[in-house]
Amino acid sequence: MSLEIDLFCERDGFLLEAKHHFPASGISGVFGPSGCGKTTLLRAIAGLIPSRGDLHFKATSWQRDGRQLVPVHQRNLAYLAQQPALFPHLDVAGNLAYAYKRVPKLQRQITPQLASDIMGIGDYQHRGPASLSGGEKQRVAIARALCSNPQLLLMDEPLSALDSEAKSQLLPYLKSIHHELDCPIIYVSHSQTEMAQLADQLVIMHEGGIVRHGPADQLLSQLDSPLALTNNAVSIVHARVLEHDAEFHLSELDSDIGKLVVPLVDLPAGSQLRLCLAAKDISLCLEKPTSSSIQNILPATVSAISEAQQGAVTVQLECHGHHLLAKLTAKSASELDLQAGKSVFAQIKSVSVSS
Ligand SMILES: Nc1ncnc2c1ncn2[C@@H]1O[C@H](COP(=O)(O)OP(=O)(O)OP(=O)(O)O)[C@@H](O)[C@H]1O
Repeated sequence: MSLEIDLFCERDGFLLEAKHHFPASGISGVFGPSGCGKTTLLRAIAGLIPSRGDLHFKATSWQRDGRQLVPVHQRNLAYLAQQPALFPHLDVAGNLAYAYKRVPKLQRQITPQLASDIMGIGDYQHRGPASLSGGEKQRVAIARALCSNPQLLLMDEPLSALDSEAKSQLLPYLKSIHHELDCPIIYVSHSQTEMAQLADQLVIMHEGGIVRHGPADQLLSQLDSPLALTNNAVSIVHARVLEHDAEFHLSELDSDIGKLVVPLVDLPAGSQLRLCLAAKDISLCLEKPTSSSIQNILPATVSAISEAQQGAVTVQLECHGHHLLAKLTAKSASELDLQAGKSVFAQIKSVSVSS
């Protein structure tokens, strides 16, 4: 099992009405525009704000018909807010020890040492929170949350306060929580890129309700999903490392959509990885270019086209049975006379890799 919710929550005229079944493992991304109720949903699950309805986690009913059956402090979860809140008078080791000691001895599983290893903060143990960067503080806050031995991690936009470099440094640590600990994560964000890099499952919210849900790779590349029509539309492709070309700092991958060459990946041959392909980094042509600077040119078929914004279209392609999105100007689509069923070549300019 998993987390089953059937919740109603009213806040100053805003109504959250959410029924969903979150899986027992992996990262479930909760995505939606500002004000749609993502934080409200997370806080209602944590029991930090009152709600009506039911909440069941694993074999336990936390709430039934709005009645709390398990008090908030006994729900075995950790809630991480956008801004890390560390104890300023304790160093990193003290912050972790505080959380660890609050867990009954027999239930302690994640030691401060293990949490520090997972989050890569072994060197910071004797530093005070004030001396840490935003990204380092967030890693310590996550490690401290892990020391409380949670069976469910709720993360509310943990990267939103960080710059893009700090964000990309923290992403692999978030992945490693999921790889090293059997702890499901519900991860709120309005960044499609974060969702593409992290989420296994996606829940899409709009105006207080859950409007869609499903596997992230499928949902991101469905043309009728609200995610496909934005400027940041992205597709997920699963791949395996074939070999490295040290001279040119490149790696060759075997992927869902065929062989791909990407910037050198620091993983041994045979490793599995996830690739995120931004729709705006994919261009189309009708004939295979003979001399192009672009390394990845793959045969594909147009499966559908949808107007994205004025002057722009999103094209859904089928490539080896896998869907991929490309963002073009409406003018290019018209000049190429793109329509469903047409054979094209997809030129993939850059690929971001998430292992
Ligand atoms: N403390 C509060 N009291 C009353 N209404 C609130 C409170 N916090 C949020 N709301 C309202 O609830 C609605 C949902 O807010 P919420 O913060 O859950 O959205 P969100 O999707 O997380 O937004 P964002 O992505 O901007 O963080 C909004 O209309 C907001 O104004």
